[in-house]
Amino acid sequence: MTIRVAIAGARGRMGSTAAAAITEAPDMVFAGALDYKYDGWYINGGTLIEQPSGVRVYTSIAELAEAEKPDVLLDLTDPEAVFPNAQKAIALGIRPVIGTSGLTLEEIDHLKIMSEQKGLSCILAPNFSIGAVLMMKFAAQAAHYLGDVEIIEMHHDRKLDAPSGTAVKTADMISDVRTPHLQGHPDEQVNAYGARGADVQGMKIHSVRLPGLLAHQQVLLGGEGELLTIRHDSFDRKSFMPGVLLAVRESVSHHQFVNGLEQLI
Ligand SMILES: NC(=O)C1=CN([C@@H]2O[C@H](COP(=O)(O)OP(=O)(O)OC[C@H]3O[C@@H](n4cnc5c(N)ncnc54)[C@H](OP(=O)(O)O)[C@@H]3O)[C@@H](O)[C@H]2O)C=CC1
Ligand SMILES: O=C(O)C1=N[C@H](C(=O)O)C[C@H](O)C1
Repeated sequence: MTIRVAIAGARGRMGSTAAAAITEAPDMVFAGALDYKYDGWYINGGTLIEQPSGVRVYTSIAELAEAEKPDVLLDLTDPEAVFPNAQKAIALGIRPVIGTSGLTLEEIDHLKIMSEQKGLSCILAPNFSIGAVLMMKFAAQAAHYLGDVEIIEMHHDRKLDAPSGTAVKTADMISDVRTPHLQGHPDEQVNAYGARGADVQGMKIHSVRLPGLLAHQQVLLGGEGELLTIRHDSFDRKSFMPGVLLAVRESVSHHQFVNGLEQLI
């Protein structure tokens, strides 16, 4: 079976890398681009053009669905666009594969209900890199023994959302295995706003944004007289592509909501 993949965000850094990977995959076709502008334009070899050659751009997912019959919508957009895109995709019978970060817990729950009512897969992958998924799994495994955890995530300075989807997912996976408890000094005094990072599931997440970075994370697990550091680095967006192709392939054989690539590897 050839899987027809539409991409929302195909002009972007991640979307254009994914478009190239899908175009090269023998069992997939890049079937259409969903955008909020450039309706009726085309994407050809990564370039946006007006001439009818390559993959057509649509601003309406209903029109895209009608004309291109995609099996999957790969979403690599932004925190504002991803939820409405996924809702509309499920309603139209198109399986969302979501890489975009920034969905709220309520939005995730809503998509889970929609996907399960429709019996249509919806895959949410906060990080497509296999190495990053292993880093999250190892961190959760280690937190069973070393329950005091802080996370430092570091990204390029064009990133819109903080904390990263990966850091939030890591905290979620750790909170599933550790006994909730207060970390740090109970009378801690914060003298500069944000100095202690964001509190997610009782763990601090510190977000660094700098040019030169791409996507990096350290999970620090402290114990009496010791520190375990688990670190992952993505130096190139190609690191995400095996996971993108895996999620697209898995999406057509699943019929439910999948939260995290770790469920699939
Ligand atoms: N799961 C994973 O492994 C990874 C996830 N990501 C996530 O992917 C997302 C995109 O990241 P990145 O590629 O760096 O960001 P970019 O800003 O480079 O790309 C996003 C693209 O989406 C476009 N866009 C915005 N709104 C819409 C919309 N409503 N419909 C269609 N397209 C839209 C933007 O257009 P314009 O610029 O004109 O606004 C832009 O071209 C982020 O949420 C990021 O966190 C990134 C890397 C890996
Ligand atoms: O914006 C990015 O670049 C990335 N976003 C994802 C996230 O928020 O975790 C995945 C990866 O870290 C790259």
